[in-house]
Amino acid sequence: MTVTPDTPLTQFPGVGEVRAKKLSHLGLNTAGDLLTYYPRDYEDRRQVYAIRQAPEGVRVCVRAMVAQRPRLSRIRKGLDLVQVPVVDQGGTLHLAFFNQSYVERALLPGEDYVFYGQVERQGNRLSMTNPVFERADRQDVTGRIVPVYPLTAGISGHLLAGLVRQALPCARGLADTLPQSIRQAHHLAAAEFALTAIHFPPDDRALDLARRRLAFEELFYLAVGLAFLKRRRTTLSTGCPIPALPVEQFAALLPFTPTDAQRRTMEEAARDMACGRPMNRLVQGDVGSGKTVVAAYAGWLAVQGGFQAAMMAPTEVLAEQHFRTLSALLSPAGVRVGLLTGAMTAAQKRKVHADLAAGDIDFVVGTHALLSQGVAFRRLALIITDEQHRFGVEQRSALAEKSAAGGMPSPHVLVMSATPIPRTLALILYGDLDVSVIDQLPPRRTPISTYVIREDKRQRMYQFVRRQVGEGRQVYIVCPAVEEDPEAALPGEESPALTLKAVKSYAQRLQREVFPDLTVDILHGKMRPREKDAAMRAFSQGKTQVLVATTVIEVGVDVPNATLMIIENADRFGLSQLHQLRGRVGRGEHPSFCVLLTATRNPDSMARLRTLASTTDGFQISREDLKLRGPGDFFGRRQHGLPQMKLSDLAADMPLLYEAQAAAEELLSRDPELSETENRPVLARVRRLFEDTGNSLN
Ligand SMILES: Nc1ncnc2c1ncn2[C@@H]1O[C@H](COP(=O)(O)OP(=O)(O)OP(=O)(O)O)[C@@H](O)[C@H]1O
Repeated sequence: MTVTPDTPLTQFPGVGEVRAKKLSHLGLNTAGDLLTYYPRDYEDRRQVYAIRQAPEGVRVCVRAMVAQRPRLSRIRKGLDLVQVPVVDQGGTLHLAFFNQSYVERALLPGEDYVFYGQVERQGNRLSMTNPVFERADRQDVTGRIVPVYPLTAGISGHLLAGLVRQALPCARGLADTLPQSIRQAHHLAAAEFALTAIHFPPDDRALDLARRRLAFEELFYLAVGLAFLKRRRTTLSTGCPIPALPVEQFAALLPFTPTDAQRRTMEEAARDMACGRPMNRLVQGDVGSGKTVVAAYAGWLAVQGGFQAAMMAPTEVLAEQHFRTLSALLSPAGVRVGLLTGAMTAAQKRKVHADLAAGDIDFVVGTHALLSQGVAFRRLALIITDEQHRFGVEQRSALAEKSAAGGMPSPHVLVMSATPIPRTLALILYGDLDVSVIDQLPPRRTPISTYVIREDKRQRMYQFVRRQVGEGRQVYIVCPAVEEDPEAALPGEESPALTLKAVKSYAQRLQREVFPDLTVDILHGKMRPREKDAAMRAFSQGKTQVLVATTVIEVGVDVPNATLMIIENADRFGLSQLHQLRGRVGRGEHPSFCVLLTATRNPDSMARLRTLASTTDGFQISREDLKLRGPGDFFGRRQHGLPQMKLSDLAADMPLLYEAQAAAEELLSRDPELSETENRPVLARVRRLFEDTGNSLN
């Protein structure tokens, strides 16, 4: 078979329809996909031991000869065992293979093999269970550094490595998309070498070279793409100066004293807005650090300066909450706060449109509805986006254009991010933004205690719910699904392990069978906006004691009296998402708790949940999350406008990132349109990279 990058995997020997489908779930459809399906780790199996020399209790390679014909026995139905002793000059090792009956024929007496597994000792007897093996004259899976790939059920690492090996020849003759000049200047290995060595590194040095080249490449294309976007964004660049008023004057409106971190961030924003250029600032703060106040201050400044401000929220629930908070805070100061969501009636919307156009609303909070056609502003000078990564850069600029349509210079932009992003990533993701970090929580918060529990503790958990409610507190229960699920079983009942708790049916049964005396309500994205608002309002006013919800409450929802967050099927959620959900409690003075329920036995999932239980530091959590999933998934693709990164650990590759950024800048200063022959492949690659991100570069 001649393999080209486009050869479909179905043409590979051993890949039938079923396997092809599973591979496709991993994003693997062609030989080319395999080349860039980088190992997530490596096992160093280079050292091959004699039996008596092999360290015990860790996985190692042992070379030995099969001493006799393997013996297959059936222990019970569904459980086979193959046993065979292997020997070398110094000793004997007893091998056992469970449910791998093929081994009986695969291991030939008198032949030498290398076995990779854990040597165990009982008295004088040495044994190894289920080792990986191959003939000693081969070196595919032993005696070398072996790649460890991210896998899925039905696709083994061994199979994947075999497929990659077959795909590798197509790396030969692949045109190198990195210009020669850049490769030379930055001492980067050639593409073919890098692609081969990243999968099957002959030694550590080759692996380092490969990784450096490929990570650089990713970061470089990313940097070039972002530079393109930035140029487009900054074509309109005079701002309108807004006089800075002292934070104290604003603080008088607040029911509390701002923290030092909030104050610093406010001052930074005020300085930006006063300076004549458009502000472009990211406010980062962990959950509950009090970002809303900063937004309120910036909005208040804009209005005091005679302008309008707009705040976009990712959900209606949140838009309404911000509307309530901002109205309460700013109306006494004469600021006219408005709300615009898709859920409002046509007549209501028309009224808001008219008020915005006439300048009768000073500060509008809304959802995507703010971007719709009928919306025009009189003097929009400030755009605040909450959770910017959910909007994408394009939408921010859509709003900016509305401001320009009113004859205004470029508006100031304040981006609030509740997802603590490692600095490196922030640097890329918000390439041209200045960053303020609110690195301090408001006083008198007690840390949230987090527990990972299984079904058997469910009844105790319900008792705990009762205790919290008894003390006057409120409880969230988050489920992954909305729909009625006839399978949904209550605790203790026979239930298929994977049954997802569905909001509606679960809430009904909780109300009926577990908490008949409490007020249980529901909140999910499929409810009508008015119902959602009513449910949220009832909860924030303390009328509901237990709120069963989907992740609509994930971001921003602020009810300080809620102290217990229960997350069903917690393994279904990403780490950062769990952190966000947990952040709905611990927002007041009372001790708060988060309970993660799971039925999973998957060690990776358990490790994630334990990470969460061990820290409440959002930055640390997002670093872990990033490591586990890559920034593409981290933000949900398409939403953040950033392509999937496969190799570079953005949290760790800081120096390389700077280098790649410098190279990108240098290249673009020489050839801004990337029109020179040598650079055209770069443009093509960058376009492809950004294709799926909602940030087309065409
Ligand atoms: N300086 C402060 N002192 C006391 N309470 C504060 C202070 N700043 C904010 N708060 C209160 O803390 C809670 C959290 O604030 P806010 O909703 O702004 O957090 P956030 O940063 O937006 O969090 P999230 O990212 O979770 O939405 C609110 O109830 C708010 O009133």
